[in-house]
Parts: sequence; structure tokens; C-alpha cells
Amino acid sequence: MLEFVFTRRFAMAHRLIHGSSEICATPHGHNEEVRVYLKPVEIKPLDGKQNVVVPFQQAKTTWHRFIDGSVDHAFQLAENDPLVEWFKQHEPQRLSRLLITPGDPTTELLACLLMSKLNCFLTVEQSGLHCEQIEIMETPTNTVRFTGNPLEFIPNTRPPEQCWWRRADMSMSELEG
Ligand SMILES: Nc1nc2c(c(=O)[nH]1)N=C([C@H](O)[C@H](O)COP(=O)(O)OP(=O)(O)OP(=O)(O)O)CN2
Repeated sequence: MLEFVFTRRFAMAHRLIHGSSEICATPHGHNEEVRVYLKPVEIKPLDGKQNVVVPFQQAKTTWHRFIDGSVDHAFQLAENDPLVEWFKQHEPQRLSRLLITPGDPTTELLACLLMSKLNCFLTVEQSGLHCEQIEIMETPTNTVRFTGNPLEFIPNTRPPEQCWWRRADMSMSELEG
């Protein structure tokens, strides 16, 4: 099987407030790498002329726009983190820089959320591609790899229309508009 593998770097901050790791309960940051594996939805031979499944630029432009324009330097917070309220009250102009997650923003959850978002882009753009695997390198010594249907793994706590990871847009929360 043929696959496209695209890698992007981003900086982020987060904290885990629900008790899995006390050291991670204070806000801290990582320089992370996200690697996605895209496969054609349909198997057909190359055409003998251009010989592309899809041009790379077409396959990755929206995804990279999302990673570079939204995820890069975002602050990832659980939806019930008191810091969300703090930003609402003190820095509402920065709400669009918050990436809000159902429960703690761990790397395994982020992998599933980003994969779901990417598949929304690929579907809406009728790219003929589907992401079946994603890896997030949180630190040089910790990587999470996810393969499968991310919606089976993401906590089921909100109606679909309130899930930014199910929309083909640049949003990372429901905090605005
Ligand atoms: N299952 C998970 N466990 C932890 C996560 C996570 O996302 N999923 N995240 C963290 C923290 O974000 C922490 O900053 C990174 O963990 P840590 O292992 O301390 O990172 P190091 O690179 O410093 O690890 P070394 O073993 O020292 O190389 C914690 N747990």
C-alpha cells in the first residue's frame, strides 16, 4: 500500500489537572512533532503521465495551515480548567489561542483529536485520501502513535456539533462564536 507521510513541528503549552501526573499540573511547554500517514481511499493505477495520487501541496496545505496557524503556540487546557475562565475574564482577545479538550490535554487525546480534524479536511476537500495513522512526539523520549478510528477513543461527552475536531475549520474550541 502506498502512503504519504507528512511531518510538522509545533510549540505548545498545556497542563494536566486531573491527577495523572503532578509534575505536569503546572503549565509547561513542549516542542512537538506531528506525523500523519495518508492512504488513498480507492486503489487505482497511476495514470502513466502525471503519476501522482494527489499533488503533495493539495494533500497537505489545509492541514499545515491548521497546525501552523492554530495549533502552533496554542495553550491546551481541559474544558473544566479554571484557567479557561481566567482567560475569559482577563484576556478574552486570546481565547482563540486556547485548544480545549474534553478532560486533560494528554498526547494520546491530542493525537485522536488532530487525526479526526485532519480527516474532516480530507473529506470536505474530496482529496481521495484518508489518515489512518498519526504520531505525536511530545518530547524526544515520548511518542504516541494512534491507528484506527479516533472517534472510538475520544471521550464522548459532548454532542457532535460542539466538537471542534469534527469540523473542517480552523477552530480548536467552542469558546468563540
Ligand atoms: N499517558 C501520558 N502520560 C503523560 C503525558 C501524556 O500526555 N500522556 N504527559 C506528561 C507530561 O506532559 C510531561 O511533560 C512529559 O512526560 P515525561 O515523561 O516527564 O517527559 P520527559 O521527556 O521529561 O521524560 P524522560 O523520561 O525524562 O525523558 C506526563 N505523562
